[in-house]
Amino acid sequence: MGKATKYISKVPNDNGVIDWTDEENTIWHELITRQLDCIKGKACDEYWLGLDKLDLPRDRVPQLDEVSAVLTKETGWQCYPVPALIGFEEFFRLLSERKFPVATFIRSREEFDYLQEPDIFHEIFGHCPLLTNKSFADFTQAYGQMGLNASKEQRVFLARLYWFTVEFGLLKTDQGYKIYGGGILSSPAETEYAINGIEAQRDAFDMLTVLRTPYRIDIMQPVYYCLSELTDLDKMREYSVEDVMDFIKQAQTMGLLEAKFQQKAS
Ligand SMILES: C[C@H](O)[C@H](O)[C@H]1CNc2nc(N)[nH]c(=O)c2N1
Ligand SMILES: N[C@@H](Cc1ccccc1)C(=O)O
Ligand SMILES: [Fe+2]
Repeated sequence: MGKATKYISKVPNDNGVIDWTDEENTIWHELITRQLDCIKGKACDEYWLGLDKLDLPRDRVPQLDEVSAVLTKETGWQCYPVPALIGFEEFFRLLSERKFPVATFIRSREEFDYLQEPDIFHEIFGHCPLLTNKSFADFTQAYGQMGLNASKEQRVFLARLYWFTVEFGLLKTDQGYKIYGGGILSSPAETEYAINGIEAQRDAFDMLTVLRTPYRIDIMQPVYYCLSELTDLDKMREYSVEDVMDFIKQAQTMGLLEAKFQQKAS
């Protein structure tokens, strides 16, 4: 499934505790210290609120149970350890049960600024703060539910909806662009690029356009889609399953939009 990861994920012991090495704890310390500075003025308000609630350790990789304790209290979510990228079936099932997949490895120094796979820093620092926000939490669970009942082909389109919201979503606010996508918030390089990159395109979110936009997972995104505020996710949740499946049918009929990136060297 997916590209073979070169990372070895750590297995939690019987008490759910992962034994991180000093080097891994140091990488977490350097990542969180650096990223807290990078996202100043760039992360959305709701992210900062969630980050405060999580009160993540600065000197070591947090244990999943520590993060789950806060998430459960705030929105009924919990972290669920997975080795790396998982298949759609398990992915959608976990989200539908308010279990967030957390890959149990941390990036190497060589990939400090950007890596192609979700590591524990991406999952916990990137996504978990917003899982304390009701709109984001409810949207993510409803998304999982919808994916669970979707066909293989419909899931490919649904993956783009997740990609351009939960992973790489922006808000266009009176104070400028703000980030809510976890895939940006965990990457020092992409945080800067998404807000200030002159070659990045920042368009208004439109469901049909998003469903037709091809993306690559191994590069910084050429286009981002913007909501006006996080509660726009509540409006999106008002779409019935039929509405979304109808959007997918329209997207299939109209075909994909032109890719804004070079095709991947095979
Ligand atoms: C659907 C989504 O866009 C993506 O393809 C899925 C697949 N598997 C995953 N597996 C993990 N561990 N984390 C993820 O974010 C995803 N995303
Ligand atoms: N590129 C993100 C990790 C990521 C991988 C795949 C999907 C989304 C995010 C980072 O460097 O932190
Ligand atoms: Fe992610």
